[in-house]
Amino acid sequence: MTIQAYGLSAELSGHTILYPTNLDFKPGERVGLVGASGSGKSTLGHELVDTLRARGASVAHVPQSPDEALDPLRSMAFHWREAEKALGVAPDHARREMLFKALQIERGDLRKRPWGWSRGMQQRFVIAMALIGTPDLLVMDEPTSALDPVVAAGTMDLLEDYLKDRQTALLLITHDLGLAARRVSRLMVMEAGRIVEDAPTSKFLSAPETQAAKALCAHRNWLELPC
Ligand SMILES: Nc1ncnc2c1ncn2[C@@H]1O[C@H](COP(=O)(O)OP(=O)(O)OP(=O)(O)O)[C@@H](O)[C@H]1O
Repeated sequence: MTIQAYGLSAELSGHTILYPTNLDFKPGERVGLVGASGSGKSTLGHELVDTLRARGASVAHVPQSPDEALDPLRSMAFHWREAEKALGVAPDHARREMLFKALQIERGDLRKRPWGWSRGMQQRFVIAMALIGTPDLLVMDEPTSALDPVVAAGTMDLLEDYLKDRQTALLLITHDLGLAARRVSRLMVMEAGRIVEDAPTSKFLSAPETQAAKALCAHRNWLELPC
């Protein structure tokens, strides 16, 4: 079933930072949200997650840094248990093993606190936690920007493989057009609190229409990066 959200908007200190916006995602669709820093991408992501969750939809969010999701004082096992509790699902060893295998984190020591894991492995763990409830939509906000390009590319490859035959839609929020272009089939660009272009990736790259999209596409060298 298509996921739809209407009239998403946000104000900050009396200023509109997100103008009323409608979004839709087909099951399994991979969508990128790109735009300059401060254009409102994260705000839109948060509004989307909050609105859909308030309606009881199954939506998971992966933040930019694992620090935002992991408490340095708690073990990795604690985080996993809490995620299961929050989702209201019973502990399931087989499900955990399956997700750890998919994201290649099966050798991680769950008794350790986050700082006992590398940043790359922490972020893969956060992504695995987000997938526990098999969400209808996964919103990832700059999910690999804290990682080096090789680890970032590996993480996105593993996620892509995992999602391949699943119905979970993906919204990938990034300022990196190169990253988005390799991972999604549809691209939206934001400018000053509005989505100003929404097109299939190939069309977006070959014939951008708006100034914001043209400016992003002008940096073709971004497409050479590995992630
Ligand atoms: N806590 C805050 N205090 C002041 N201004 C804020 C705050 N959060 C967001 N803004 C402003 O709201 C607008 C949208 O911010 P938002 O973080 O959604 O943009 P973004 O496109 O995700 O940027 P980035 O790529 O840098 O994360 C910006 O003008 C930003 O300065």
